Amino acid sequence: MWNLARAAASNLRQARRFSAAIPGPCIVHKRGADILHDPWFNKDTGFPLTERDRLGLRGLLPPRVMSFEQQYDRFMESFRSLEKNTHDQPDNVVSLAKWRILNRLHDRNETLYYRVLIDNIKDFAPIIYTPTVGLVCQNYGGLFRRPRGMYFSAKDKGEMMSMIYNWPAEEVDMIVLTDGSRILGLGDLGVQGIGIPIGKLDMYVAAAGINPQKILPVMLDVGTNNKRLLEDPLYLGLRQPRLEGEEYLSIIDEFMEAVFRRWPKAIVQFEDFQMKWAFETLQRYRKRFCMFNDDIQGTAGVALAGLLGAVRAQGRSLQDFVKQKIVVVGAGSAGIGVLNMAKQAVSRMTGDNGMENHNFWLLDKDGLITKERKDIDAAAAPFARGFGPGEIEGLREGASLTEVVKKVKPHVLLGLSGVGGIFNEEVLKAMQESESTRPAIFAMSNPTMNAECTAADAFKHVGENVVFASGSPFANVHFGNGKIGHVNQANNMYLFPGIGLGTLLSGAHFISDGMLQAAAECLASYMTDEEIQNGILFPSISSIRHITTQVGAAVVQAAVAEDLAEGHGEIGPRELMHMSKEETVEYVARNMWYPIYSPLVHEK
Ligand SMILES: NC(=O)c1ccc[n+]([C@@H]2O[C@H](COP(=O)([O-])OP(=O)(O)OC[C@H]3O[C@@H](n4cnc5c(N)ncnc54)[C@H](O)[C@@H]3O)[C@@H](O)[C@H]2O)c1
Ligand SMILES: O=C(O)C[C@H](O)C(=O)O
Ligand SMILES: [Mg+2]
Repeated sequence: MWNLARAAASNLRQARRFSAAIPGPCIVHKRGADILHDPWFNKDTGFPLTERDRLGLRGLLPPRVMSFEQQYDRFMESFRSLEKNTHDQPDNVVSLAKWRILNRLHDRNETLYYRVLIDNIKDFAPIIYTPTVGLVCQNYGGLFRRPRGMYFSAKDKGEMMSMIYNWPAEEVDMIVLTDGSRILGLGDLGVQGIGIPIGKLDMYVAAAGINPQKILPVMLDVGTNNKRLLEDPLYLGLRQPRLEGEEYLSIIDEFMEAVFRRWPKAIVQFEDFQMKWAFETLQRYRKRFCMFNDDIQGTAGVALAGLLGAVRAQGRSLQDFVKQKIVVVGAGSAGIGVLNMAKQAVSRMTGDNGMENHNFWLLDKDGLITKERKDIDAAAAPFARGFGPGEIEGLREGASLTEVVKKVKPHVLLGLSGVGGIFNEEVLKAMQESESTRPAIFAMSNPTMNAECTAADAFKHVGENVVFASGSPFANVHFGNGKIGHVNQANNMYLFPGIGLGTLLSGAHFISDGMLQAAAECLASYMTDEEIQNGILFPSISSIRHITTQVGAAVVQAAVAEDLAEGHGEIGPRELMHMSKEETVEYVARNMWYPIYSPLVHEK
């Protein structure tokens, strides 16, 4: 009975989805075959006869007009039969085959592509985003068919201001930029890293409803230090070592100037830059341009939300966060970003700005970072442990992860090292001595192979009461006693779309700490106590549009509160200021693009 009711409700939802709002017209400056070859406008067999006449399409398509729903079902059927036909093939082969079928649709018909992506985000995010996107980047030379986004190379110096006008769209809202130097945990992939901006922007469309005609993935190719790629005859990037120092910065400077000259209201997300440039560029541009670094700032907010969730999971009050012992493995852009934000949260809770980091331990490839570390990185220095009173005895410079976990007995073990399996059996078993009633393991490195441990190992070696989150998706773990261990995906995808959307709709010219904090707090408070008690710290990816709407609204409100909001489109700063929380959420939701075929109107 219950199932019948659920099926009926689902059918109704299905019917509504396809007959939703009546779309406004869309101006197109081309006709005939040019439209069929443009994925922004193409509807394939979905062009109604009247439109075929108006746009010079009659005879260029088979006569039968298919509805959007029929096209959708047809695609899903091919996808499901691909799944069936490849079930005995190796995982990588299947993943790439799935990516190819989605990519072909992306290249042909964006409206249909984004609709299937939005409706099936749980199944498709692992293909267009982590982990498969990593595999795609690694195999980019062989997979490349058509370009997507823009490529600026070191050879384009002096030309970027004119090159930027080669992009066909008049308006661009969101740009994701990489130099390919640290792609997920896969290292320097040079020009092949373009897959990351493409995947991130797909998430912008799917989660934040950014119009796909207003997104721009960008690769800044300044060379690569990856020897294998430099020797690969199929490598598509510059065959030279990476530019360094001022030469490198002058290329990024020129790109940023060009972008903001053409699109002064755009937002640029820096993605997967190696640590030194991630921090340097963030500092260099964040007050000058509307930009943020997702690996530093987006990740930090998501991790903080997870850390606060881990406190609630123990049945403790949020204020107890200040007492949580946290071991962070990986002192790169992500690990340091997380600690900086966690430290700010502790300062806010205690009102003590100059506090020492009594409860954070940071390790990198050389082990525990202490004040004895030679040539310590400036960003890591504030988190180096001392040896005075209050310190745990016997923890020397460079202590191993197992030693640190055994001595500290942390509440949380958080990995952003890029090293797969580093939370091995010994380390995880040491976590059984954690002072927490619900020890938390966050294996946040991507893609799956680089996760610090698997979900199954975390539950097996630490215990069934563990709270687990990973950067790439894992399936829930069945304990065999009817109980399951919930797996969370602690990925910056829960924040960057809302940070970008909220910033855009606020019209802020830069992204303040307050806006980022509001985003993190919104995510942290999204889950109910019951969910948290069950070890569910993050929403299901199926509700990513909903959470992104809330995060976007929180960012708009923070921009308004700080007097940074200058408005967007017809909505001015005064109107934003007078919006209630609910009205702001409604404003954000109203501005999210949703894929439906619009009537095309030709204009010369
Ligand atoms: N889940 C997410 O949302 C998310 C967000 C950002 C980054 N990440 C992942 O985090 C990882 C690191 O990203 P990053 O930008 O900080 O990279 P990074 O290169 O800046 O830093 C990596 C750090 O790991 C340390 N490290 C290397 N080997 C180690 C070892 N054996 N033991 C301990 N530490 C070791 C390095 O010394 C360095 O400090 C990547 O795999 C990336 O995919 C995940
Ligand atoms: O890309 C992701 O999945 C998250 C993050 O930005 C990363 O670099 O790993
Ligand atoms: Mg990243």
